[in-house]
Amino acid sequence: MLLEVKNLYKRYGSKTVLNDINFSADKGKIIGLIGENGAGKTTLLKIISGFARPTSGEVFINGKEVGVETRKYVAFLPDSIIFPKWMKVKEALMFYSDFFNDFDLQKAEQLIKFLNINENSKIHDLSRGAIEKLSVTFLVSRNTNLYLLDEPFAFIDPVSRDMIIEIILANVADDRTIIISTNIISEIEHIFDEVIFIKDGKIVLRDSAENLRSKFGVSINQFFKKEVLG
Ligand SMILES: Nc1ncnc2c1ncn2[C@@H]1O[C@H](COP(=O)(O)OP(=O)(O)OP(=O)(O)O)[C@@H](O)[C@H]1O
Repeated sequence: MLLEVKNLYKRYGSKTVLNDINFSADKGKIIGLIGENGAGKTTLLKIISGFARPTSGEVFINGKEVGVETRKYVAFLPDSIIFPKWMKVKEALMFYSDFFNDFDLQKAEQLIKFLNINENSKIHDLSRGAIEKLSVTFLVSRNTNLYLLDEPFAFIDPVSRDMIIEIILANVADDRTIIISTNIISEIEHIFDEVIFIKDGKIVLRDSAENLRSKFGVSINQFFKKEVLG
């Protein structure tokens, strides 16, 4: 099993943000992590990627407890801009290729050219959509096991959204696992193999996309709106 999350809790003071989360993920799956703002998606992805610590519980990636060592198995796209204000595209490329042994510089350069992004641009001067596409390019140019994307579509138009989905599907090998957190469901649900619905820090349902559609005869988006949000 690539990823195992066991009895995971995260509390901030008296507030329980993740409440007994349990799930595992196989290789080669695209998983939608679906929940409203504040449901706990970011916190869960940060813990899996090793950037936050749980209050209790365990996370294993490739059988190893999450920590500095497991970071090489995980590529994480946070929900905010990750590049410093002064950084140019070409400087980010150098940084990534120095920092990650698994970074495919040639692939990243080709994708950036394809996206018509100038390597001499300051990243913060680009449009929000271009920055998101660039961030996804950096993510998929890593050759690793688990790709975590936190709300990659939050600030962008539908055309950019489709392009981002294409970049992900075309560049992440089929035997890798992708978890995408989102509350924009309808335009992306067709790529999900499985979905995890999270509400108030709890998993309320986890199933294959196929099962959900055939059991309930509705789209994942409709199911979420009706059955989960109620
Ligand atoms: N450092 C922190 N201190 C206190 N509370 C926090 C902290 N980080 C997150 N929270 C709270 O934890 C809850 C879950 O937040 P989280 O960001 O994980 O949710 P989310 O599902 O990703 O939502 P969003 O889509 O808005 O990012 C929220 O109520 C948030 O206010």
